Amino acid sequence: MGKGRSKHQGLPDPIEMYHPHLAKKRKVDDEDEKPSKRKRGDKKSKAAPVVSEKKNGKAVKQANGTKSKPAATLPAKKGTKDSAPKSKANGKKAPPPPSDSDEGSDNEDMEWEDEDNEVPEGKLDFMGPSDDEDLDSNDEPNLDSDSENSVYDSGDDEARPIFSDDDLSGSDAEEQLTAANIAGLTRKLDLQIAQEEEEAEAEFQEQITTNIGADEVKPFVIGAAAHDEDTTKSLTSLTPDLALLRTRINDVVRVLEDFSNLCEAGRSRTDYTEQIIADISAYYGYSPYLAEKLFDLFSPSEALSFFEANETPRPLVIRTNTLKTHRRDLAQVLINRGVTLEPVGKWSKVGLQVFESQVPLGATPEYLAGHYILQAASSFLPVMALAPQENERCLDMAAAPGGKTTYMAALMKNTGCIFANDANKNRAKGLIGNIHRLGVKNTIVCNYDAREFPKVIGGFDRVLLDAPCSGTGVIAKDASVKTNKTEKDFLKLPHLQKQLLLAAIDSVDHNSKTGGYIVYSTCSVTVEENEGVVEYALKKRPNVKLVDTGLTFGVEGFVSFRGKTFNDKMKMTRRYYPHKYNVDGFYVAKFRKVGPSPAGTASAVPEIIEEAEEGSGAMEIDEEGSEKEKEEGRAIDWSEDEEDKKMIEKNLRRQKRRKGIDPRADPSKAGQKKKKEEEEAPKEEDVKKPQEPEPTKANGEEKEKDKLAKSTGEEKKKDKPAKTKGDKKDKPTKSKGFVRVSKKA
Ligand SMILES: C[S@@+](CC[C@H](N)C(=O)[O-])C[C@H]1O[C@@H](n2cnc3c(N)ncnc32)[C@H](O)[C@@H]1O
Repeated sequence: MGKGRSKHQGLPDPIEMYHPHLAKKRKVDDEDEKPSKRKRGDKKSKAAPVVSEKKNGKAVKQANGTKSKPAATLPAKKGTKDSAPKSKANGKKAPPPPSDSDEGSDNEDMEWEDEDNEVPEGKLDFMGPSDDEDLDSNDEPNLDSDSENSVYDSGDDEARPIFSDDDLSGSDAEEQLTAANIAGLTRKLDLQIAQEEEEAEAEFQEQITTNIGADEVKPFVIGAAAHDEDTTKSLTSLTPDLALLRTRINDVVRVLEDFSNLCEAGRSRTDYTEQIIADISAYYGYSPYLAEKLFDLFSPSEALSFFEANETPRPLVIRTNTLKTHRRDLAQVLINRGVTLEPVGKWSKVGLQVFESQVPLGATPEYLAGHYILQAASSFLPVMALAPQENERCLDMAAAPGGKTTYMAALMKNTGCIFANDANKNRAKGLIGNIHRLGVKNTIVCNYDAREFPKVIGGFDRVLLDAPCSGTGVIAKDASVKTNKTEKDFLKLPHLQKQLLLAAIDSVDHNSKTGGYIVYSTCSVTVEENEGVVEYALKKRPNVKLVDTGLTFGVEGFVSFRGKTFNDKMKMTRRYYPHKYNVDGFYVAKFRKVGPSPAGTASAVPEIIEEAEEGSGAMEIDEEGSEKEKEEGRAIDWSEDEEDKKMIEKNLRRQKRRKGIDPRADPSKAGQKKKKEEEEAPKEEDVKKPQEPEPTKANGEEKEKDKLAKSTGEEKKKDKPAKTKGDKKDKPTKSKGFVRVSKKA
């Protein structure tokens, strides 16, 4: 992975299709504040290292102390190149998402400041997250390998405070951090923008020659007319002319946006729409089915911005683990290691956007010590909406690899109790890894199909359902979604999501004094996985209502879509798009449970936990799970099963020995003996006695009277009215169970 620089987290400009020459340079600095910053920069420059310029790959000193780097082009994203050839990425910058988050009053200074800096040489090696990392985060380094860009060290080694406080509350110290870290990037950005403008101009000239760019002229949509046979051929061949394809896409967008004035006689809107969907599919490498589905979500020009944004990676973001450190401290340490970063935006107190790094971010001592986790910015949002409180009892229904669970634990300051569940055992192992690394101590990991959860345990104050989904919001990260999601997926996934959401609702205690909330999220932008699922839940569970997510940015959810009308409150849900906020596509809905679930749904009783513990299947994965994962496009590697089986068997033998049972005894004989004993035993109606468990493998396991039971027991006593076994309505159908218990804080 190469050295490079990522775009600022924020809103990229929409694609300038017709007047690229008019593209405005993004204002990185707030002009009003520049003078004061310059002043600070001047002051610092006395002590700052001499700035270098790269020449022939070597760093040379510049007389004025400013930095200048040769321009370079941004490489295309690996993985999308082959399947989806594309035009130059729109490299324009845009302002970050709006601020004033409910998260706090941080007032990060996102300004850039002139400062002389050393230009360190060396390769950037962003290691992708390891097994136990948050897979929600960018798998690949989110950095362009832009050789023009230099990496800025914090420069002077003066031990000055960088972020003022936990939340970097807009103090001078924070500004100094920004200055120390990123001042030189201003100039780099300027250079980059200048280069982009040049390219835009060149593109514009090119477009003029291909009949685009004049608003007042009706576009001649190439390949449409009979006399245009050659062009038609070149567009429909196996290797279409991409430039022509792009031109036609632009032309058709223009027509569709002003149809009555620009349409050609005899061509209907449907003709144009079919044309553009086919072209988008060919140009960006989507299946026609998905191209249409995504195109339908937006206006034609916005759809094009969306498809274009999916061709560039989102910024690399890390979340400070406030259980172990403060953001300002983390930032300082990383800056000293050669990482160029800045606060992700005012909406988060814990996120840091990484622009460049000289070190592998997945292997720094701070990473290994759990001071941060690689986590996509949009992944913060559902947890912020959930807003778990200290001492609450929360459930993360689909938790692996734990980016959100660990954030929840941090917000809860390691108090209360989180049940972190995932149906996929291998992913649950990653979750355990993250929980350990980040020092989370209030969490119990379990391995159920979450649809069973209300029958396992209920009465939660808050439940997060970050549902398995098609991933149409993270195509930039996983281009395979472009082709591997079929119509069937968009029927099966919503079905699963609906079942999971009902289970989430049924797991919540509507009488919770502090909560009673459910957050539903997906990293998909399709309506059937989002509003469609929420609508279903509202209909099936009139005991919940949609409430404000508390998130300060995001597009409103659809209240109607292609003839279907949804609940009015759907506008309280939030949609996130890569082209709008430069974050992964995401959806967040928040419910409040106001009454009990229908009889037979919320049946969990605390005692059932113990039964689950007794079960043999703590780490058991069944075929059903496997199928489910395949449906989600997440193939499961079962290679470790044998190892696990051996471990489980070993444990069982040990437990039997402890109970005085010979583990080598033939179970079939034991079974026969037992049967005989039973036959000889007096009948139940004759003698009333407590029923003994069958001598099955499951019940043969010794009860693990570990801290889990204590932990949950304490919780029960404290927060929930004691329930008796008789309250139990259903038993878990599978004996999957808890895979790890961590100490209660
Ligand atoms: C989007 S991922 C969750 C990401 C996680 N919340 C995080 O932030 O790290 C969805 C997860 O749902 C799990 N899953 C799929 N079907 C499930 C089910 N029926 N019950 C519980 N978990 C399930 C998958 O194994 C996957 O880990």
